[in-house]
Amino acid sequence: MVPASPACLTLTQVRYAVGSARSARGVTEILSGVYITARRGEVTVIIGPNGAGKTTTLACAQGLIRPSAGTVRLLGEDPFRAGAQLRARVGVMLQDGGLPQSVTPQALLSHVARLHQDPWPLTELVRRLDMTPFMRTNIRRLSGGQKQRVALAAALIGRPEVVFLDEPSAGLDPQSRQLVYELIEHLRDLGLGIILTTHLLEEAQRLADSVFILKDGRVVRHGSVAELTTGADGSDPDQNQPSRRLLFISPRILSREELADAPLPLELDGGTFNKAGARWAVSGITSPEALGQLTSWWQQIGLMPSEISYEARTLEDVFWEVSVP
Ligand SMILES: Nc1ncnc2c1ncn2[C@@H]1O[C@H](COP(=O)(O)OP(=O)(O)OP(=O)(O)O)[C@@H](O)[C@H]1O
Repeated sequence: MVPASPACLTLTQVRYAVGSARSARGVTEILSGVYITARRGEVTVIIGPNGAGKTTTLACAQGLIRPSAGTVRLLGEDPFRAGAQLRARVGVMLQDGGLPQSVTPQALLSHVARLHQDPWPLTELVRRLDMTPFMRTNIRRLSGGQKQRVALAAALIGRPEVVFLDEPSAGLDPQSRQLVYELIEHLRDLGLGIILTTHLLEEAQRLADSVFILKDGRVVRHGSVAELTTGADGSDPDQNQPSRRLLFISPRILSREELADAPLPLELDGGTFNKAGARWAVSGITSPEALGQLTSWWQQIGLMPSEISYEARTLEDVFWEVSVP
């Protein structure tokens, strides 16, 4: 087994409450014992529905707010108490950028680079994020997607060891999104710890080494994408989800007469797939009995599928299972 790379961020039993017992509204607990481990050389993705507590979790992780209980360790230190030395090792890209408006990306990024001892060469970041066309335009005039790339470059230029990316591809067109994904993969290969929040589950599925799903201020699932989608994270594998379809390949065309004489007893999404070598998809296989009905049907019409499989579950399927009350 490959040994796990060292943790760069751990949250243990983190609670965060607002309000006061004496006020009319009382105390509201926003985080109720959140745990997260993020490692160097890995992309750790935090997902969850609106209001799940992602932003609050990141604020605790970055030391912007102090948890009511629990422990946070960022590069081995308590980020709430740590000083400028720790901040220099951490990059943060905020959702709305927080960029100054009346300077150019060239001026801003050169300035930020000068604040760091060993900055990333600006030309390389500009090339990787395809920013040349707008480096000398005032930030105020840039499109949302262009500002987003400037904010990402600003978070990275100091060569951080850990970087927090809050919805890094929000508002980007597919081409720019691809550039951002490639850059994130490059950062991972360089050994950075990347902590990313996103509402795009395809993005999470593509980039994540490890996923934490938050709901109502708690971690409801965590694991690699493979662990979560196969149930190997210890959750109910839910192999019989009605949404999972059984796929099979019929080596021959089934005639209209055959199908009329022996109709499939289940809902079969097959009409347009009735070609030799075509993939048929059957939904509704939720029990061994239903599977038996399908194999009996194959037997009845003398069909031996050349391939049988289940449609792979995605992170989106897992997300819906845990998000829907
Ligand atoms: N200071 C605060 N006072 C009261 N409620 C708060 C405070 N901060 C956050 N909340 C509430 O806590 C919950 C979690 O908020 P948070 O912003 O962490 O969620 P999120 O998962 O980032 O949501 P989104 O996906 O919408 O950005 C929300 O219901 C929010 O309204």
